[in-house]
Amino acid sequence: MAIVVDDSVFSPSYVPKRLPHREQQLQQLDILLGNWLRNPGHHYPRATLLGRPGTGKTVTLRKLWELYKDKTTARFVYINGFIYRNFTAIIGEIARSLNIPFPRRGLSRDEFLALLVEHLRERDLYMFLVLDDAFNLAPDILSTFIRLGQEADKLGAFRIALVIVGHNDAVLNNLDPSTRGIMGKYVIRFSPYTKDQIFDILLDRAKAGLAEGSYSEDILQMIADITGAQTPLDTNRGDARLAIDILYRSAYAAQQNGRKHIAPEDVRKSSKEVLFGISEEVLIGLPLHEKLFLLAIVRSLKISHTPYITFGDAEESYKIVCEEYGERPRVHSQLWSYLNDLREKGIVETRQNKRGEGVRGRTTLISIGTEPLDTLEAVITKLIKEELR
Ligand SMILES: Nc1ncnc2c1ncn2[C@@H]1O[C@H](COP(=O)(O)OP(=O)(O)OP(=O)(O)O)[C@@H](O)[C@H]1O
Repeated sequence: MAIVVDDSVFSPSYVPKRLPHREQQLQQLDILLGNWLRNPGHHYPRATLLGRPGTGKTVTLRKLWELYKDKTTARFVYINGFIYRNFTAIIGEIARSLNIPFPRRGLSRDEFLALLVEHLRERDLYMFLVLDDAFNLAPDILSTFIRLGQEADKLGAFRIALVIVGHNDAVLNNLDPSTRGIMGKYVIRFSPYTKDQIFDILLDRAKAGLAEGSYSEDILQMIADITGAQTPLDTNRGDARLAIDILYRSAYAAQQNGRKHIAPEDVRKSSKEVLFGISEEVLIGLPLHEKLFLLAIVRSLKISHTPYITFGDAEESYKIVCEEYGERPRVHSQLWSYLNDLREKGIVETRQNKRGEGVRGRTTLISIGTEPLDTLEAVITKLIKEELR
């Protein structure tokens, strides 16, 4: 039986039914653009969406369009700045999207613009223009399209609504001050997704695209732990695209192996394909007993076949590992500081067990999500043996 029951749910163009944790941004966009979309022509709406990759900027825009596409006379024109970088390519793509005949070359910039203006006016067209990944565009090109929207006299109406999408403020700061002034204060920010937010996004995706029972919430949690930000200010993580990609790869890996369920090891292998795994250099630098504790965690995870083990499991396993290597175990509090260090170095992930199933109080759960356990065990064992030789 297939685990992936609907591939389209994992494609970049998929727009999910709801966008958890982006309700506010969607509403802000609606406030800025909704009136114009319902009844275009009376003013020039514009917005800038800022946030690091995978924070939902594009999908929120697509959602807004989905809400309005049957209620508006405007057309959606989406320009990806990675693909269309120079002026001629962009204006050519706009013309193609609007289905208007246009020469490919041979005109000056001003002539091209005049021709576009003429078509918009003559054909009574309105366009909702999105310049995605706009930091790829030279500031003068960006300025040209920002200013175009103001030309109500030439256009015969305010025929353009403009959204610029970038990763940070540089996309606006690089503009000359007067053009920046046109974009004004209409900035909508997309912060990196936290672990819990990524979990919610993954759960929706899994329900829509994977067979029931093929994944556990712990598996989704495990992926959320390695991709989600610790706090909304943690800009190294928080990319929903990466999380969804790891889920998709894990599902396929399990399916190709003829299994019905995604296993923790599928996640580790898949995440290693897209992240970098754990480098040996980082492991070499760990004190001997931190290495022994890590080996204990690895072994405990291997035996359990579950995404998480408890701190207690790791401690028990550590005692056995110490015995094996003839070392005297370090005390409980020292193990906590090892665990903190391993977490700060990104080698393990930890979370609190809030469910308290059969456990009194809060238990710390430990997982390893970015490196297959066999390779990790082999490297640590080798390092420990070298150190004790
Ligand atoms: N809140 C959300 N709910 C459901 N899916 C989401 C959400 N946010 C992002 N996604 C999904 O994550 C992926 C990346 O999102 P999106 O393309 O919108 O990111 P982006 O911010 O535009 O990134 P980039 O700057 O790289 O273009 C998409 O598959 C999108 O559907």
